[in-house]
Amino acid sequence: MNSGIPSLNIPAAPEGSGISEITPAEGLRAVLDNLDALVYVSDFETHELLYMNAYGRRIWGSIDGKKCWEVLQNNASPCDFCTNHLLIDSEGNPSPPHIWEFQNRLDNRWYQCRDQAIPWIDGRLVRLEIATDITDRKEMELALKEAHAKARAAALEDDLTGLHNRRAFFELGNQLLKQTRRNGSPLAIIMFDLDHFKKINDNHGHDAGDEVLRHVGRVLMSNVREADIAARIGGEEFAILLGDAHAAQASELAERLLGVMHETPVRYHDVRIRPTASFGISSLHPDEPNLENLMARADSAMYESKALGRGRVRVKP
Ligand SMILES: Nc1nc2c(ncn2[C@@H]2O[C@H](COP(=O)(O)OP(=O)(O)OP(=O)(O)O)[C@@H](O)[C@H]2O)c(=O)[nH]1
Repeated sequence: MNSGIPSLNIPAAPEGSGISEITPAEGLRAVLDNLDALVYVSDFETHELLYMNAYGRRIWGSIDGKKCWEVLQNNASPCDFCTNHLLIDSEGNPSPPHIWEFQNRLDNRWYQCRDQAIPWIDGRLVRLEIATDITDRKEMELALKEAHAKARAAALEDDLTGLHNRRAFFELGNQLLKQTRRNGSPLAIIMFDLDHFKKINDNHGHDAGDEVLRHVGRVLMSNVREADIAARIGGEEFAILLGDAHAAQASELAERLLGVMHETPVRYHDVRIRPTASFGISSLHPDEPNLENLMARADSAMYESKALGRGRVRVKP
């Protein structure tokens, strides 16, 4: 079989080394066929495969008379990700090697490919690719990325309610604030604090209090829009940022939440607890310096609700 390796001008092995009968081409073939990497050469214009080492033939089969995209990808036409155009400069001369990572469609494994245009023995330009299997590293990278994403999500979630936690509220809230300023759209905030929550803990136990907090979390999740930012920002204190909404819409939502809390008591063993909350609403001013300033207005409205007898909504536009 024609290996495709040209008879290169490699000096013969020194006399007495015992390998003088091995031709340079055979030696070179032995080296290439024992590499733990794919090496192939294809015609730059026709894509015909001129050489592929044993590693490649073992995985992708025979190359005889076939094009690189037929053998390596089982394609019916040249690959849309072919890198040949990156391997030559504007005058058609070889550029420095192009190194990239790629997942092969036939064996689904990841390869780091080193592609280079080189002159072949007959003077024409050919594509030389050396591809090393990096699947294990890729899988490790992927697992690490997933673990980071999970850890980050856990760091931003309130364990008890599944809502955003205080840190996430500020991170996401500041992003929403920037976006709101860019778009010139309205932004409203609801802050609320459960009423006499200490009494719930004292009368029914801390676990009952936790169940009430979980219940409030569920009420929020099923009543706010996906784009709203609902968070538990303290022990029994919650906040909701509503993008593209005015104080009147926030106030409507707060009244609805108060109604749902009242109508759906929390069942804890054989007791039913009807939590109430005091709500404060505000909306973004054009010259609002930051999120904290907006929150301070809603917070003061919330304390007015407490002072006026709790279980109500106050607005400080
Ligand atoms: N069960 C439970 N209780 C909590 C949690 N975080 C804070 N608390 C309790 O919430 C209670 C809050 O009490 P206060 O600040 O006096 O407020 P309140 O009793 O709700 O009274 P007002 O806000 O004035 O209506 C305290 O007893 C805290 O221990 C929690 O995660 N779980």
